[in-house]
Amino acid sequence: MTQLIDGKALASSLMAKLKNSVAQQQRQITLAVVQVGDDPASTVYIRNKHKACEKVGIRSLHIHLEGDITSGSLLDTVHTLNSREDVDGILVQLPLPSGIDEGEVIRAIDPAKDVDGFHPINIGRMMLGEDCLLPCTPAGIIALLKSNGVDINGKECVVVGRSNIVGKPVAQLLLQAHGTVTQCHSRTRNLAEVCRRADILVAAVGVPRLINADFVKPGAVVIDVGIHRMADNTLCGDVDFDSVKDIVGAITPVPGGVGPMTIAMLMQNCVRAGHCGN
Ligand SMILES: Nc1nc(=O)c2c([nH]1)NC[C@@H]1CN(c3ccc(C(=O)N[C@@H](CCC(=O)O)C(=O)O)cc3)C=[N+]21
Repeated sequence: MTQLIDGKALASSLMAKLKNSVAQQQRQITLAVVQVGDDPASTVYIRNKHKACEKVGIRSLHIHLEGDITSGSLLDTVHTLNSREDVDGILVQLPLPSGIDEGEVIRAIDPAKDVDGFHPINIGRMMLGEDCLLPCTPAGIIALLKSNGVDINGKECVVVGRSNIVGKPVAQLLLQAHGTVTQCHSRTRNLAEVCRRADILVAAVGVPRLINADFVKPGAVVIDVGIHRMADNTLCGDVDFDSVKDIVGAITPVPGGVGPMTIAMLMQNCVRAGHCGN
């Protein structure tokens, strides 16, 4: 029987624990979410982040800027949030409108308040295996594997995708957990064949249902990071769930898999940034 890896359930239980630890603290923890423009997907994700803050007892600020703002005034906004003692975490929702240099904006965030774990300082610390704010989706994937009893040590791990926010860092965390890691991308030859080696397959490609029965080994653990809204308004992932479900040993659903864990890890990073008391 294929095991369904329930991200929603794990996220809820982690958030219940965080709620307790927040309740024991004297100081209010505050997350500032900066949105630029009106991308509808961003609006949905940001709403989910605010709801999560409410559940955990974190105060959330929504700083909504016009889509045609200059990068100078966005940087000013970030600098102001850096200097505010009542703000513990800063998240600038991506993607930013074209014309704004995302890297420059991320580098402007105080690394101690970088609850996305995207600042080069935090990425560098992660690479070195140091204690730091970890990127939320990769950290959520590792937490899902561990809590579902999936041992990473010595396993063949194949990551499809090499983005800075998921592919690269999740490969790094799997390596630190002693996996044998292969990173695939759009130039990889014989992608299906490489994927079939995987004991643990992480799909973070951004192509709806790319990963089908040809890409999985019987019994493999499949983590689907993709999230695509289809024409009929349903959500699907990078994995063709129905095609692989009777072959694999365990799989995350979309929705209800990696997405809720990303948000739970964001809450954990906020609590952590708050404790460190900038
Ligand atoms: N600075 C920044 N940080 C991010 O963490 C960030 C970002 N920018 N830009 C966009 C991506 C995407 N992302 C998601 C978070 C939660 C769900 C999520 O909760 N998904 C639900 C379904 C949500 C729905 O119904 O649409 C699920 O999979 O069950 C999805 C996607 C965070 N991102």
